[in-house]
Amino acid sequence: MLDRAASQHASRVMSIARDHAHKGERLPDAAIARSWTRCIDGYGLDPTLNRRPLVVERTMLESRQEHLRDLIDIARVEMDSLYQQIAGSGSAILLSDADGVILNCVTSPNLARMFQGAGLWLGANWSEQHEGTNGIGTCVVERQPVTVHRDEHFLSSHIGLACSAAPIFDAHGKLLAVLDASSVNSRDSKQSQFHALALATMSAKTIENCCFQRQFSQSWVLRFHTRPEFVGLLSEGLLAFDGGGRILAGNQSALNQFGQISREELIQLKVSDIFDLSLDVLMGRSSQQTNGGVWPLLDRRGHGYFAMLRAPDVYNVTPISVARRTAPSRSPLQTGGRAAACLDVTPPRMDLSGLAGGDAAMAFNVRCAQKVANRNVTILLNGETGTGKEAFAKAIHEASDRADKAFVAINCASIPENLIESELFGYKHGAFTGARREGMRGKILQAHGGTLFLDEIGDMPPHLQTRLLRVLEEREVVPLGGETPIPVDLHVVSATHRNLQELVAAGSFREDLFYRLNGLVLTLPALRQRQDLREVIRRVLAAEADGQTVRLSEEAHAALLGYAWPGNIRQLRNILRTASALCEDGIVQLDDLPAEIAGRTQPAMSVPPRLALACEAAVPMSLASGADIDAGESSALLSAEKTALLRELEQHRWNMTNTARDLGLSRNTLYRKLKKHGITPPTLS
Ligand SMILES: Nc1ncnc2c1ncn2[C@@H]1O[C@H](COP(=O)(O)OP(=O)(O)OP(=O)(O)O)[C@@H](O)[C@H]1O
Repeated sequence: MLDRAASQHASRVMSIARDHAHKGERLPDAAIARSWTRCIDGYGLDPTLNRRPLVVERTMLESRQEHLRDLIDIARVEMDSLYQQIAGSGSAILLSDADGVILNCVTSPNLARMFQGAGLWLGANWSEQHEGTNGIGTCVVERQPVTVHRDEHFLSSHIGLACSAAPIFDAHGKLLAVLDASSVNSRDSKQSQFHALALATMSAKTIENCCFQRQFSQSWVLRFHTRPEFVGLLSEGLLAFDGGGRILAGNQSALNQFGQISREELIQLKVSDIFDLSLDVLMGRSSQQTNGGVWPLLDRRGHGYFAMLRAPDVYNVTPISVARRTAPSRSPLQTGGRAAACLDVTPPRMDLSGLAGGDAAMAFNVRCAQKVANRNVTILLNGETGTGKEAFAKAIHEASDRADKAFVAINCASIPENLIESELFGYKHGAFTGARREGMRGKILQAHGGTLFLDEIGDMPPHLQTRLLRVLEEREVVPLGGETPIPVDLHVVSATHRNLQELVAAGSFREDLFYRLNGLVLTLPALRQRQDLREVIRRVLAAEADGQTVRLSEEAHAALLGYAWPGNIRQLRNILRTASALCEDGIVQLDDLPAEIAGRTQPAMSVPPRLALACEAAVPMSLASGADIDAGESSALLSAEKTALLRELEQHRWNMTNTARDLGLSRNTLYRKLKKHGITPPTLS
């Protein structure tokens, strides 16, 4: 039976919509009035309808998400930031497609059930035709930002909601998506929703501008405004054009600033038809801005603008220091920290969302990790060497409530078997010959309250697996030589590049420990599998260029994109660091890259330039790539590798970190190689 409030709402809606008045009351908001009329006359809806929104099938949802994958990736950061800004009001931030189907949602885990109950969840269709007047659906039809507050909803079943939604358009003015901030059972007034609406509108604009820049990353993009301080901000005009000066697209602000010109007319023009300067002169300006912000230019009507020009991506990698200089200064109020997200030259962010980059598999990993970061769930990270497992573990720690406590990492492959026990569990004074007088707190106790990262867990010796399992089960540790257990509170994240299940099957890894460690298993993609390789290259170069302006030649960029990256991000970092140091005039050419990447033919034992410079020795390729030598490889190759390893180790006085860094290997890989060649560090023999 319809409750009283619902039936009163229904009769009020009908009388206002039909007679445009109800007890002298009129709807102040014209968009809501239009929507109510559409609901009755257009869709034949009945305000007393009480039903949950239609939810599209999972495969349909996935295909809709796939269709807008780039936009969803770009929007993710903005949605997180919008959520942080209005989190206190118990809201969810939703992203729908142009049909009103929700494709992504950010809210607190505590509120998820409530939003799901209200139908504000993935796959739900909030089009006006189905759900009557509502934030998402009405925004889709009105193509402008709207707030639909409580009893402005058409259906009685939605009058607990307060929604503020803003449209996101593509570069050609087509509606792509709607960004919406919604709350359920909100007691706030409509006025207080204006704040949410303003923030949602700014976020939608930021996403729109970022999508524009991403879509035209291979073209020239002019960013301009009549006021210099607005270039680089949300209201800037964007104009994309090709190498011949033909205009490909302009955003709404560009159209507004040019006055009486339609989109269709705009894309018939060349950039020199609008601005009073030749294409050569304009393109020449793209390098000037790195030395001094925006520059003035006139259009053919004599109107003045200020502009920045972004060259096609392939040629243009600017370090963050330069990006900061070129972006006009702005107050925190103006940007709300959002313009930075729009610049595509930021060096890699090593927090969880930053690590996701624009890759779907990483984004999935990040979402899962965020959900369990504060639950007592052990996490096992799989992935090839150098894929960023330790960086990911650290980011999980920093995203958790344990962030202000220790993050302690121990590498089970790099510590000799006889030392792992004391390193991990610690020892009491006099526990064994050579023990320190004062004893030692092991890594487990050092991590108390924080996170213990067990790297290369597959290399943990069997008898220590049993002790570790006991610590994890009983949450207490007994140091060597001690008797009293000490309670310990840990979040355990472990990592391996090996297949633990195979090790279990082979009997070298305890099955019960395996199940204890794999509460959540995440596989970090190899660099060659990442969808955002282009972006990772750009950002890592920006970080490794050490404050210089460094660009990639077209050939060098293509070679980096085509390479298989066996050593993953670590290898990429090392190679770009070397290349940016070697390159002339700030442009990395093919010759600045190692032979195996540049595709230069080389003799079987030739040397990457960096290693050749370092030791003048014939270091096999596998050393630099981080790959292990196959069993079938020649003994000449093996012995060359051993000689090169020994020489490097001697040069670095057996400092493993420095040796690994200079060889471009991870410490794990270096230790594996030592093991394979039977090389034992002198101090440990
Ligand atoms: N998303 C990223 N962007 C830029 N650099 C990254 C990223 N992820 C990791 N790195 C860097 O790549 C290098 C390798 O990362 P990390 O040591 O975390 O890899 P790993 O998978 O733990 O390697 P291993 O298995 O060899 O221990 C580090 O220098 C790290 O800072």
